[in-house]
Amino acid sequence: MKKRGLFISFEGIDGAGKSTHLGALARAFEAQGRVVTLTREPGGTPLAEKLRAIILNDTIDSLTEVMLVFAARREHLQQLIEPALARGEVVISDRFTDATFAYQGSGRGYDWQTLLYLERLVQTVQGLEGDFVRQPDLTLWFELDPEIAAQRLAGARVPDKFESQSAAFFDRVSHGYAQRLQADPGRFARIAADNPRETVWLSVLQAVQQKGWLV
Ligand SMILES: Nc1ncnc2c1ncn2[C@@H]1O[C@H](COP(=O)(O)OP(=O)(O)OP(=O)(O)O)[C@@H](O)[C@H]1O
Ligand SMILES: Cc1cn([C@H]2C[C@H](O)[C@@H](COP(=O)(O)O)O2)c(=O)[nH]c1=O
Repeated sequence: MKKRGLFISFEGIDGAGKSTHLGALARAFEAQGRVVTLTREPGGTPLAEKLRAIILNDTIDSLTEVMLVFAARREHLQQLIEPALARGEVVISDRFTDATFAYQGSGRGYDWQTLLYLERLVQTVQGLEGDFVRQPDLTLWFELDPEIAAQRLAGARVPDKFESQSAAFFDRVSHGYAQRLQADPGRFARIAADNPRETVWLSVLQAVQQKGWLV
């Protein structure tokens, strides 16, 4: 029998340690017979990757940035995420829509109500029982003090437009994530990302096991 598709997103400020565990989670699902689509936002399709390059590198006004992020998301959902979920795959995405609320909403101060409107518009998809707003089944929020994240990133790579923002910006981004969690607590698992890598990995695994998706 075909398994139900699962959608898992990884969220947190830059340098929180998300990418370190994405591949391991994919392998854990594959070891239990699941097909995994590993993807990221902005990005995930050729067009969305082109938009990613602009979003991460060009200086653009805040409304333009919001529109590009949501355009990339619509393309990503329609071309990659929805078809993979329909095939019963596990979709693991390095960031999804919570990042827009955290970065563009709280970080940049863009109007939250407009983001809610665009979220509904862009993420409305057709299901067997009618239209609904697609959200991840589980969001792993890697919580880390911005100062520690900055130390981890220092020297690791050339910072992009977002990675070179101040600690105050990332404090606001963290508050944005906290606000999203408060609005939909059942979807989130908090991951204490200040722990050593092995401990963080066990927290990731435990959050997924608690859902009954891995044994
Ligand atoms: N638990 C940890 N303790 C110490 N260092 C870590 C830990 N987890 C990851 N790192 C290191 O911190 C840096 C950032 O990690 P990673 O790239 O996984 O973060 P990220 O959340 O994916 O960042 P970004 O969102 O900017 O892509 C890397 O150099 C990584 O090796
Ligand atoms: C989805 C999304 C992402 N961003 C920002 C957050 C990060 O700084 C970059 C992506 O880089 P990463 O190394 O892949 O984490 O983009 C954003 O501002 N808004 C969004 O919706």
